[in-house]
Amino acid sequence: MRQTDATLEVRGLTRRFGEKVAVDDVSFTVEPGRMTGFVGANGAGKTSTMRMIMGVLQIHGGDVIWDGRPITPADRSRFGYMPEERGLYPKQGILDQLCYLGQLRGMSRGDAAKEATRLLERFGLADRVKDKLESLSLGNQQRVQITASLLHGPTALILDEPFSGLDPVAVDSMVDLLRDRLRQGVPVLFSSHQLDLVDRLCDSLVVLSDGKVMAAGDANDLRNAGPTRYRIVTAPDAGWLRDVPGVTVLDVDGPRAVLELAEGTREPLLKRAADRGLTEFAPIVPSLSEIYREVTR
Ligand SMILES: Nc1ncnc2c1ncn2[C@@H]1O[C@H](COP(=O)(O)OP(=O)(O)OP(=O)(O)O)[C@@H](O)[C@H]1O
Repeated sequence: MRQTDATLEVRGLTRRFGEKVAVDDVSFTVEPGRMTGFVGANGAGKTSTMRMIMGVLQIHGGDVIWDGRPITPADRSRFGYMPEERGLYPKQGILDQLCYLGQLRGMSRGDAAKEATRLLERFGLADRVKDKLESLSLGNQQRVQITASLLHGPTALILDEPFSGLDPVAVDSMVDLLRDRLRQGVPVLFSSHQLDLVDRLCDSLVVLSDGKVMAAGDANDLRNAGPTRYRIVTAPDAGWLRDVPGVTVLDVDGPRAVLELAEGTREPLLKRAADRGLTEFAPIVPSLSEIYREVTR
């Protein structure tokens, strides 16, 4: 059963630093139960956008809408936030500070301790609960940070670079924990520079460049939005395709080529290719990193 079914919407969000418009009329939606990847080059405006969603950076224009109405401090306090600057105390015991944070979020100390222990066990950190945060490796400190954002059963998750510095096993255990929340209907917005990971994980994507949204929406829709490209193999050489009307050859390498086709040229092309040693012809689904490169070019 879903606990929540609310949508997070950002409408025309704007933030300036002096003359610089760091976030420029940014709009997108984070749907319930969907992993939304937030990508963009250094300085594109991701952290500033997340900080405005969380109310820790003043908004200069636009709105944050939660469940169809302007977001309130009470709504935000039920969100889970993993800020860029992290924010746990290096010299304090892990369980102690997680309990303290849980209490700040309205949990009893007992419930916070139980939930923190359960989450830390899933990260393989059960035997470290009494240790100081600084005694853990950076990757394990990151696991504690994500535990802090999940502790109170958040209604939405805003995660700034949650996977940076994690090994593949740690990424998988973090994704498992996030999937638990997604199944409850929680919307998740996470920023990342690891485009292969974003490609694997996200249901929706928001691409930011220089403070502006360049593309946003369902990941599969974005993958299928551009012109269809085809991979073709005709031995020994695919160079003849350059002379076929309606065929745009984007790349050719010996028998292999990548093509775009004008309407109505597919069937005649395949007939001609059959006489020229055709062994493969298939549409190419672009990866999100290719889409990212295209839209930010
Ligand atoms: N407190 C600040 N004072 C002045 N400029 C700022 C401040 N915070 C951010 N900026 C500027 O706003 C722009 C957007 O920064 P932001 O940190 O939001 O980008 P980002 O996409 O999160 O980058 P990164 O991937 O490097 O974390 C940058 O040009 C940055 O220098």
